[in-house]
Amino acid sequence: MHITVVGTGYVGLVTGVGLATIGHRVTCLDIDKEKVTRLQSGEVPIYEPGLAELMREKMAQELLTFTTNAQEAYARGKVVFIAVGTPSNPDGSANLTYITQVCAEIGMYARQDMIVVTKSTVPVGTNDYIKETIERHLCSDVAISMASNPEFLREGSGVHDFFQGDRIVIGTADEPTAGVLEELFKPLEIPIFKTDIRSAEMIKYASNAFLATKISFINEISNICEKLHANIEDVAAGMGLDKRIGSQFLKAGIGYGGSCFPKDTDALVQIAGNVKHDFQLLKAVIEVNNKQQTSLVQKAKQLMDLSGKRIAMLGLAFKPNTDDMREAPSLVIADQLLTEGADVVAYDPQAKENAKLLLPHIQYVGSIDEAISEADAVFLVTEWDEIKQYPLEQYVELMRQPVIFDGRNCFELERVRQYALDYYSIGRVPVLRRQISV
Ligand SMILES: NC(=O)C1=CN([C@@H]2O[C@H](COP(=O)(O)OP(=O)(O)OC[C@H]3O[C@@H](n4cnc5c(N)ncnc54)[C@H](O)[C@@H]3O)[C@@H](O)[C@H]2O)C=CC1
Ligand SMILES: O=C(O)[C@H]1O[C@H](OP(=O)(O)OP(=O)(O)OC[C@H]2O[C@@H](n3ccc(=O)[nH]c3=O)[C@H](O)[C@@H]2O)[C@H](O)[C@@H](O)[C@@H]1O
Repeated sequence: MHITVVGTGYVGLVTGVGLATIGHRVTCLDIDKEKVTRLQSGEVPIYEPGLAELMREKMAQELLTFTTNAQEAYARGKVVFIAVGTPSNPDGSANLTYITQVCAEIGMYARQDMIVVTKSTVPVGTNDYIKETIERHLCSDVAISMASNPEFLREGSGVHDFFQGDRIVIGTADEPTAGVLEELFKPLEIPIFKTDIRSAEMIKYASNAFLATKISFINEISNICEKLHANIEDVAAGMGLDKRIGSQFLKAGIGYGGSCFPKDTDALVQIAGNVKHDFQLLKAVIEVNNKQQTSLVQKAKQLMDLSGKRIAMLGLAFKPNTDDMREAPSLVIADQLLTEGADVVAYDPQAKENAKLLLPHIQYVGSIDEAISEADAVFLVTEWDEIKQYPLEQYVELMRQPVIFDGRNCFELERVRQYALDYYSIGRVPVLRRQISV
């Protein structure tokens, strides 16, 4: 089947490469000329494990092409997947500017009956708006059929999630359209859930909001554990053994970040508000998360004067295995540290270049060794494997004061106790140098 994917960001690119891998002919369209030039030369502009190899293979087999030419791309695709960004407006609602532009272009260039599939996360009811907008711009006598197909991939494991997803949701009012999409996804052998368009749109927001709720819930429990000297890792493990609760998304830390949870929870509060529903629970989830992002520096401030101190930040991306800095907790932490007058030195294996644009006032170095040398304290912000595997004795060796504030519970307390470190983590008792056991 010939497919056009609009937008070559995290979602569009993984989708395009994935669909080519299961045998479809895919044209990926983007308005960003520089991005498309890089893609055409086989370079992946984002860090997403496993994506580059697969992309080059599919390009070589002529199953995957990249273009900025909308006319050509829309003329080719019988099925068009929209995967452009839907960022937040200042009031938290979803900004549909890119979606609207795409609708106008589809209307202008569609030359055959077309199935338009919305993969971007859009407020409930938006697919009606998309159809109307496309039809208003149509220049040919063609029929547009709509489907919602929300995306559930996680950054950093996008390729895995494309091929091993838990479900594919297809929302459409039109049975033949559902049939075409079922056939299109069939080689993936992933369970398909069919529903109406509005329910599909809501499934996406409700899923992200529920996962965000789990995280804020466990973070609140971790704050109480700290006060009562319980261990959040054991509490989460013990809870997670109950199949009704499940063990995933119970990792306490410095709050969720990324391009989606913060944006989609804000948008769902707005969506509810538009129908006069006050989504109190979700508002609390957001508030807890905002507070949690500041909790590590608050803890440090109670223990030391940060002014003039050399503070190392290890990890900047909003989670490991991505270079994405959107809404990363590191942005809040770095700002707080700078406000306290600290001298901040940061290391991240992949996110440095993106971070520089958002955090121009901190120093960047190329290794953990360099970051922690002569530091008065270290903040562990993103649990990259490299950071988790870094030898603890090096902190003792290289730092001026071996004090660690671990926002991601990277180490077992038993292990930390073997070193002359002051170690403060989330929802667990601190380990202090005077308690050294060896
Ligand atoms: N990033 C993620 O992990 C996930 C994102 N989503 C949703 O998917 C959508 C896309 O997200 P990302 O891939 O992260 O966005 P992104 O910002 O990384 O990429 C969007 C791309 O669309 C392009 N674009 C904008 N207007 C265009 C137009 N008129 N024609 C062609 N291309 C155009 C941009 O140049 C950009 O390359 C959003 O709605 C997001 O909420 C859903 C699940 C996962
Ligand atoms: O809509 C989206 O964009 C995507 O949002 C999330 O994916 P992603 O943001 O890539 O990453 P997650 O692994 O979900 O992590 C999000 C944030 O929550 C934090 N987190 C996650 C899990 C956990 O137990 N604790 C926790 O603090 C992470 O550190 C990170 O900051 C969802 O997991 C995807 O299903 C969804 O498609």
